[in-house]
Amino acid sequence: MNILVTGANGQLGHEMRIISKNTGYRFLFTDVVEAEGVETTLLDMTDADAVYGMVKKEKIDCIVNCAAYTNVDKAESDVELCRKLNAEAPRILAEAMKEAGGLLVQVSTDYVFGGDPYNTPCREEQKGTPTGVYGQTKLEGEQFIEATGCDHVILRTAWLYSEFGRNFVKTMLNLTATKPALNVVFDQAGTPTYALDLAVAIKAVLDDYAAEHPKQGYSKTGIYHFSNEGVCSWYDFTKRIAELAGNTGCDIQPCHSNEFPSPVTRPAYSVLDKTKIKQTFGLKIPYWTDSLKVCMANMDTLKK
Ligand SMILES: NC(=O)C1=CN([C@@H]2O[C@H](COP(=O)(O)OP(=O)(O)OC[C@H]3O[C@@H](n4cnc5c(N)ncnc54)[C@H](OP(=O)(O)O)[C@@H]3O)[C@@H](O)[C@H]2O)C=CC1
Ligand SMILES: Cc1cn([C@H]2C[C@H](O)[C@@H](COP(=O)(O)OP(=O)(O)O[C@H]3O[C@@H](C)C(=O)[C@@H](O)[C@H]3O)O2)c(=O)[nH]c1=O
Repeated sequence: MNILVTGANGQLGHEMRIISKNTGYRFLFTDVVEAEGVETTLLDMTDADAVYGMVKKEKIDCIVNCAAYTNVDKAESDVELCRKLNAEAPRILAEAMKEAGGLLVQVSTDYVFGGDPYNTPCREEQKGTPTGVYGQTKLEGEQFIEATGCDHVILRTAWLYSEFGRNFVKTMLNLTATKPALNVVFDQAGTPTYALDLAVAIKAVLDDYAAEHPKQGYSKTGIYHFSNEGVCSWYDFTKRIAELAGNTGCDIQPCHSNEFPSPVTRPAYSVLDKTKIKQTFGLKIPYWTDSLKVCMANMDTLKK
């Protein structure tokens, strides 16, 4: 099976590189710019001709879309580019897979929820109620993919972090090591997700697709929720990061969202219910603090 990965130099893209090593598949890792130390084929996923051309030339059976516009605050004032990357590009990828008879694995977000107040884990069929441009455009991307009728697996995930790229864990490792005090919101609840665990789940989808080898539509086409297990606030997340790093010199205090100014209202509760993905693909998902420990150990290994 020939698999094209977009956004291969981002957090998830990097973890896909690691996961790809123990498979019999042929992977093509692409991004808009080169990154140091890793081989990358240049592909702008908003360029339809380039996408169609590469799918045809490389006989691609499956696209894993790890590229997106992920700056939630900036998206509020950069709507056009955000929509181009999060909504229009997935449509191009979906149309390319429809034409080639392949599978699109799209990564989406818990931020498609949040507008309605609820406190039970969000299910796949629940109506999307995004609170900002990022979540809105990611939801539009999902809808465009569904409308093409291509085989697809849309994986909504949440609070992604990794030893690669920019993320909350790295920000908090730095802030709790250098600041005497820090306020972190405790009125937004969700579940952190180690991108390596998500890459393992994507590999399970790819294996299932390869085994089914569908002639007429993949039987598991649809939306699935994936995060690590458990629930916490950004405040709890920060406390655990600091504790594991031994950063004891920073006084971390809980605050309300309105005390941390931002151009966008984030979901107060966006915990994802993972029953469907666990049952469909037989996954066992690690608890969030266990994965955080693994990631921080991997960060230390990378530094050496
Ligand atoms: N980060 C998070 O907390 C969460 C992310 N998600 C979703 O998970 C997925 C992966 O996120 P994550 O790994 O954090 O993303 P990153 O922001 O780390 O990586 C995205 C990558 O896409 C690249 N890219 C930008 N524009 C294009 C383009 N036109 N064509 C091809 N590639 C492009 C970026 O390049 P460059 O950096 O040069 O712009 C970057 O390398 C995304 O779909 C995201 O929406 C879901 C929930 C949480
Ligand atoms: C740095 C900092 C952040 N915060 C708050 C702001 C925000 O409410 C929360 C998290 O901050 P971030 O900037 O990481 O949040 P954000 O970029 O909104 O994270 C989101 O990214 C997108 C891509 C997703 O898809 C989501 O699942 C989610 O991970 O923590 C504090 O309260 N204190 C601080 O010192």
